[in-house]
Amino acid sequence: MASIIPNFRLRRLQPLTKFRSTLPPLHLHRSSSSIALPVASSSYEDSEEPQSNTNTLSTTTSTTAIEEPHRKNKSKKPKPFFPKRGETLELVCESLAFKGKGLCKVEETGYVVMCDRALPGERFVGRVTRKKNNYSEVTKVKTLSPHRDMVEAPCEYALQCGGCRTQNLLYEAQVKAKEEQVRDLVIHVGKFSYKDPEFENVMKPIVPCDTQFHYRNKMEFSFGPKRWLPKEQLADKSEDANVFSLGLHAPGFFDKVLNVDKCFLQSEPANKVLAAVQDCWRNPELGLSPYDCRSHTGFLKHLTIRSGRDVETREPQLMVNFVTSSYKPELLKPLVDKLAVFPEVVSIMNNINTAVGNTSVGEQEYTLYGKATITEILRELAFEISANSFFQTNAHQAEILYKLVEDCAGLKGDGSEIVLDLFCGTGTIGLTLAKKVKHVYGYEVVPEAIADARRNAKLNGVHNATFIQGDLNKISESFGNDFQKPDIVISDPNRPGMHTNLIKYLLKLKAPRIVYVSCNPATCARDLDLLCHGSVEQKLQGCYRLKSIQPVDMFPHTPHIECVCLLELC
Ligand SMILES: C[S@@+](CC[C@H](N)C(=O)[O-])C[C@H]1O[C@@H](n2cnc3c(N)ncnc32)[C@H](O)[C@@H]1O
Repeated sequence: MASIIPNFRLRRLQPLTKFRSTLPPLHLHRSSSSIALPVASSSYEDSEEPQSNTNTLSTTTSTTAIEEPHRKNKSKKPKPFFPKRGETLELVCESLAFKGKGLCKVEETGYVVMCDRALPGERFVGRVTRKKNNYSEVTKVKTLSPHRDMVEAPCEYALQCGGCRTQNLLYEAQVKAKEEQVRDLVIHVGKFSYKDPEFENVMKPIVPCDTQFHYRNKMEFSFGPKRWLPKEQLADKSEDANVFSLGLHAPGFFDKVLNVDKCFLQSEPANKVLAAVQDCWRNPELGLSPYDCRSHTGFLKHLTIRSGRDVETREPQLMVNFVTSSYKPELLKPLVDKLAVFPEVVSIMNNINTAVGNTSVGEQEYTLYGKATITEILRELAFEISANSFFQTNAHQAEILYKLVEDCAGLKGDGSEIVLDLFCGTGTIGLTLAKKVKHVYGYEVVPEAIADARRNAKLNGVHNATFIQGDLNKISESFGNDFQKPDIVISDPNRPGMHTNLIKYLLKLKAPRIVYVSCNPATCARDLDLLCHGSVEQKLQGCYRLKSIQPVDMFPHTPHIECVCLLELC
């Protein structure tokens, strides 16, 4: 190893539980914590939906978990310490933080180091790759002693692909880490403190997912002109990188694709479709070329496989969507013919995306085989889903999520209440509540999702739901004039969370209850802070009380965390 490994920086290995017990319990007072911390990016590697939210976070979960012990010993100032790029450090990972990165500290200095794929309790050697103002990023060079909850990842790609970051961590430890992450964010970003005994029960335990593999009903694979290979394979030349690739992006690389023949997160029928495409698309006789996002040449951009179920038989259904840079159906015909023989494949779509970026939503859409939608059943309602509409990617766990939403909504059940379903997607949440309320109003930016929501209302005989297309980041003063004042607001934004204008509107609206469903606990905590505590700088007066926050694990092995929060008007 070129660099020295300074032993004095070795942090003593503490059992995770002991370390965590230094955190105070969660309470309702504002915390005064104002440590400058890494700022969360709102761009996520697998962000699925458009959003133009400009809100930013001042803090993230990344380092919050470790700041608390400092408060215990304020007199002991951390020594100044700034590692150089390329320097190697011996470290112990203390917890999992934002995006599932391991959060590590350098002993005695308190200096924060983030490392991808480091697991809590793992002792390892890391090399500094990036320096930020108050923390550095390292890559793991070598594990010295693994975390006691380390397990063998079943998937051969788990350690390389950008999807599963924690497949090699015992599932129980994964959910524990997620629960702690939410707790830390609520305290530090949400500024809920520990002095109000009322808040003892606010933080609910995480709901684990009982199906930890094959749970995803949508996977998007990318085509690329070259394969991304791990360093060892490049070095020993066991694989050729100059071969077309179809698979998942290597973590942090928009232009590098790890070739995969199957994915443990999608269903077995979906894996058969992937294997069939892999089997033939490189055949030179077909004349198919992968899109090169550097030179902007080539035809095949993405392959999306969506799974659903037939409403009558409950048998699996698949939609295959080829995203291409131009419309050349004759080129896709051999692939379509090959896939159409699978009994599960009921829809083959072609989205044409001429943009230079990496998005998979097309400007035009063509049906190459079968129907333009597939169906799925949620809470005994049928939903038609088109290629570009959002639908909960773990349908099994969505049942549990929606039940929690309904419980939080606390409907009277007498058909007197109005529900406002913000970020409604294909209308799933609102429609599952519609039979118990007077009217549901749903808002959503994607026109296809609104079309699906309207169709889904008809399909399920729901006549008291209105779905409106619009950008909730751009609401005007008149927003809300065309519907009755809601008794319950459901808000389920994508990862950037709610725009300040929408928060302003909600604070003015003063609906008795808000159920906030979030897939990003960092932006969720920020929005809860604004709704409950307000902001002097943003001239917002908070008027809600946080009654409960329930994390739900929708995505085992990935860093993603879903939360259902209940807010009541003070
Ligand atoms: C997390 S999904 C929730 C969808 C739905 N509630 C469900 O459970 O299926 C977020 C939804 O917000 C929509 N969305 C994103 N940005 C939006 C915006 N600025 N205005 C309105 N809707 C938006 C997305 O298209 C997506 O359908």
